[in-house]
Amino acid sequence: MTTDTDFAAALQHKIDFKTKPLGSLGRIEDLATVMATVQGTLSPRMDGCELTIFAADHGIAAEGVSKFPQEVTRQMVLNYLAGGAGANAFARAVGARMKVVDAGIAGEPFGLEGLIERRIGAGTKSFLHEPAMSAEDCARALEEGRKLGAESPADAVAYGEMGIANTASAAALGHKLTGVGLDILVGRGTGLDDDGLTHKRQVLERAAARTGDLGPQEALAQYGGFEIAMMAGAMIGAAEAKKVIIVDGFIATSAALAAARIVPATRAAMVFSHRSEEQGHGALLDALGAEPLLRLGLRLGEGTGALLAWPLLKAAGEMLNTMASFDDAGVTGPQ
Ligand SMILES: O=C(O)c1ccc[n+]([C@@H]2O[C@H](COP(=O)([O-])O)[C@@H](O)[C@H]2O)c1
Ligand SMILES: Cc1cc2nc[nH]c2cc1C
Repeated sequence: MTTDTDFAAALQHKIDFKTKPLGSLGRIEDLATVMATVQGTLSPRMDGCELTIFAADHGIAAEGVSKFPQEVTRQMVLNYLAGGAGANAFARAVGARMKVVDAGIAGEPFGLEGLIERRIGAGTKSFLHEPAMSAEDCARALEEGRKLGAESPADAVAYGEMGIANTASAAALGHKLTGVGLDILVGRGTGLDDDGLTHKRQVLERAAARTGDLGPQEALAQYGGFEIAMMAGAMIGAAEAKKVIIVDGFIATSAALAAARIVPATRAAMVFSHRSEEQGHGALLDALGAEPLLRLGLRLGEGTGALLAWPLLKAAGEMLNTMASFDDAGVTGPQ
């Protein structure tokens, strides 16, 4: 294959001459195109999917912006390790492996076997008053994530997150990265009522006014979380290692946006699993030019939506690798 154009033409030819009317596998054809292009082969492997959940706490939780208390982050990590969370159930259902990373949960380290400890700190600072993390800690989180993304043995990597108040962080980060208004980006998260939503918007308006225009990594340090920064780094590392990245919901998409702004080539390795019920998700997807595969009313996070998209990728791989062409099968082509 001499040029990218030759490769794209050969790939399109392979897809078009499968035993089907032209274009009749719709978005599955798009997925096949992404995976072949990411791996640089007309016969990409799509054997294994690995979910990594990044967990961390957020200083902004102290401002009453979530329906749940901060200790739930720590408790849910124990739930993941025990196999009892939604992500565990879905990972079993679709045959994905699962890893959990402590990127910076409040309190002491767990010291538990089976948990990957990459703690940048014991939770971020409240970005209402000061940067969530220092520039150095942001760079460390990105680098730790990059290594994790690059070393995964899977063909497709799904990333999930757990962090009480991280929809506030994702909204503020998304606002600084895109300029979209907080009235659009701030949503109910884990289930705030109308008063809670109004309060969350007010807190975030004040927090956003603390800074002016920011570069992507500055915005990540000012308003991000350790799990968001580490996930952004993992996406950068996974793309460099030619893996397909399955992007989950609102918070994961804020990380994807940061990753694509920091290293633009990362965007081409991403597929977008679903459109979350969280209000601002559509605007972040639009900023990435992304059309998600599913719309199921999900708003859990943990990578649950990404896991549900994995069978679609696997099907796209089988289509490209094992479905017969008109020639193979002796089927008459279009008139
Ligand atoms: O993925 C999403 O679109 C999503 C939407 C709303 C909430 N969440 C999850 O809920 C938590 C954040 O909600 P909150 O209200 O505490 O900011 C965090 O652990 C996320 O995984 C996730
Ligand atoms: C129980 C619970 C589970 C979660 N999983 C991801 N975010 C979550 C938030 C809560 C509150």
